[in-house]
Amino acid sequence: MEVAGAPIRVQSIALDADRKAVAVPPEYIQPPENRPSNGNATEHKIPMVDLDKDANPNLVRDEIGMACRDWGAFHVVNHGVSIELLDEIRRVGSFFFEELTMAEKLRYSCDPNSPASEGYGSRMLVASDDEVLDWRDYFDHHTFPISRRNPSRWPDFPPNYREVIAEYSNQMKLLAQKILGLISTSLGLSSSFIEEAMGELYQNITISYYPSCPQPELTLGLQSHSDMGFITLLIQDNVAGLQVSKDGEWVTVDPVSDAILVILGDQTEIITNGIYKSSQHRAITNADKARLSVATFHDPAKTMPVSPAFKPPRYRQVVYGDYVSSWYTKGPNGKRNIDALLI
Ligand SMILES: O=C(O)CCC(=O)C(=O)O
Ligand SMILES: [Fe+2]
Repeated sequence: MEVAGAPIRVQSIALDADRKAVAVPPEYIQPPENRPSNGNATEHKIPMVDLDKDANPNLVRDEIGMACRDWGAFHVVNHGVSIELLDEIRRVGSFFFEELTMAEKLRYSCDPNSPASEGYGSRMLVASDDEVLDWRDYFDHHTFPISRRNPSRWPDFPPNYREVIAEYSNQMKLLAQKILGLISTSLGLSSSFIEEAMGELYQNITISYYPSCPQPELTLGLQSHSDMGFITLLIQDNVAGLQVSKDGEWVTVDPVSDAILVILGDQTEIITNGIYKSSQHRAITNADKARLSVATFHDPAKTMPVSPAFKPPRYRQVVYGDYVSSWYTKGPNGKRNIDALLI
């Protein structure tokens, strides 16, 4: 959460007045056990699923099932979303962070007193002032249900910014529904099972911007966490930085410009009774280049109870809003919030 009255953005501390890198302030320095050098694996590659195996839909379903079981995160290609739209949201996103002045950007500041409020911020995953800060700025957009969508809260420069967000949001919703259907059938459930359990779909789009960092070995762009909802669809630019945890090691997700990364969230872990686990992931920084990613989250309504679809249940039922509140109060610390629901 933001600290009231102090809208500090990482971008404004990353470079001094002469645009030279400054030393990392102490509040961004990770303790040794959380630093990026810990536990990197290079030999693993995240699965890639081609969704266009229409002639053999069973094969797609089985590949998705395997990727969910083994990784909790996987790339999809031939997903039906045009590369032009993926490139355009990356372009308007970098335009906001790189071309607007800080004063212009701060006009869109999120509410410092409310977690995950819409707008421009820096501390979404930081629960208290005692915690190490993420080397990240972001812009969060509320996009579904349509009643939450208010483009006047989004930047209007470049001129097509709002249009691109709305179109991207619609396309991601369709893709999320398709993938949730495949995840359901991969477990022998009806294709609408997870979508029905989710009820009204809530979607947020977070564009993250990680300024280059003078001491990447001491910092994290985004601390280790799993996402709270059902699934996240993520694209990144050509600067690597996202890592997913696989068998206790960190695997860097190579950027693939036309692929979309599917990340299973905690509600999918609950509903599948842990057959599929949410993916623990983090972002690292680098000294030379800023990095941009676009994460689209798909969540249930805050009033929705979520419980396992299989017996005996290994997780306690939780009302999604209670889960979110406790998550924001304690902070993610890897997967501690979902682990706390284990029976
Ligand atoms: O920047 C990334 O690649 C990761 C973003 C992410 O994990 C999140 O916003 O939850
Ligand atoms: Fe995430």
